[in-house]
Amino acid sequence: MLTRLVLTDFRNHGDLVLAPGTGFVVLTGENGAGKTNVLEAVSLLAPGKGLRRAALSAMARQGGAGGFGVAATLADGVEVATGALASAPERRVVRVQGAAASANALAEWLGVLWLTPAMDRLFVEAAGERRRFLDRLVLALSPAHGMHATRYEAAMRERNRLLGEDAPVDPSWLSALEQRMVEHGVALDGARHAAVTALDATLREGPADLFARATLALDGEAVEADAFAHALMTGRRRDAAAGRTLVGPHRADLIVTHAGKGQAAALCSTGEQKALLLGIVLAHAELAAARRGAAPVLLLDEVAAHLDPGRRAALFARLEGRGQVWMTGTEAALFEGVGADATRIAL
Ligand SMILES: Nc1ncnc2c1ncn2[C@@H]1O[C@H](COP(=O)(O)OP(=O)(O)OP(=O)(O)O)[C@@H](O)[C@H]1O
Repeated sequence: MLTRLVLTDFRNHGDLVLAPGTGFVVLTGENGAGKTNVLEAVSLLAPGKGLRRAALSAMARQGGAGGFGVAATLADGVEVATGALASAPERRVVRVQGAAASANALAEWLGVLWLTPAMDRLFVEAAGERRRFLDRLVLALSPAHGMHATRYEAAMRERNRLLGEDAPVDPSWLSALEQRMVEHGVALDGARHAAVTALDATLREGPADLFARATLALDGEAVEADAFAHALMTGRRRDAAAGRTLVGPHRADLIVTHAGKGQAAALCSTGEQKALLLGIVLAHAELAAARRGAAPVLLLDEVAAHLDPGRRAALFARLEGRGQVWMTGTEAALFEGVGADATRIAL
């Protein structure tokens, strides 16, 4: 949870200081006022590229000095900050309590989860989008997940590069890289399986309200160390020809089914898909709160406007007292149901 957020030259915000309360934080303003930009800034307090997956240089305010800063004070008084300097606009700088830290280390301090209109097509998109969504869910439960993902990908990239070279490659170097892929790949896959199983159970036990219940599964068998190492070693020639690694947890997919209909989420109506996604995020917030003792910060961009009044009221009821929930909308009237203790910010 954030108690203070300071944006400096971030997108359209030159200098913005916010003091969010412990529950709902409602951002209202006309189109283009910079509401999503504020959520994006909060999303950068987690590992990864934020909720737009934008380049850092795109986030620095146009007409500014170059570079930007996002600084926050967390509920326990810890100060976290991220941004980019004008002299290195594509290099993400992270600080925790004033000391340089890796972006992955942010997950130790804060869980952040978001839902944006761009995710409306999550179930019909390519597996990569769902995998990233899944990894954000996992990260809020297992903070080391980001580190494993980064190291796995770095080893895989280097293996792909070596396999693509014309000159013969030292097989022991390939073996060392594959060993790293196995080590971090098994951890990645194990954390994903554990999260999917726990989340599926939470969904099953959850309230039968207006949000559709999803059944979750991870496609494929669990990654087993010896079998994966063998598959990598015997697959070198094939991977060299393909120009990429064809086996491993980087190809995992999250399979979502509408429990009531027994139908793949991708075949459900647009409204049903949104309800499924919201149901997953709500269940996940509960699970993460129970596991970590602190609810993740939820960023719900333009969610309220897309719900009918009954579902909107049900959403607010589910989220009441569940930690900090940032919501955006163009109309203050959308948020009449969130209670008097909400922080209301007009941009
Ligand atoms: N790097 C930047 N420098 C300055 N302004 C920027 C930058 N990047 C984006 N903007 C501006 O930010 C505005 C968009 O902000 P944002 O997406 O947060 O709006 P919003 O309040 O969520 O609007 P909507 O209700 O339409 O979703 C646009 O006017 C855009 O031009």
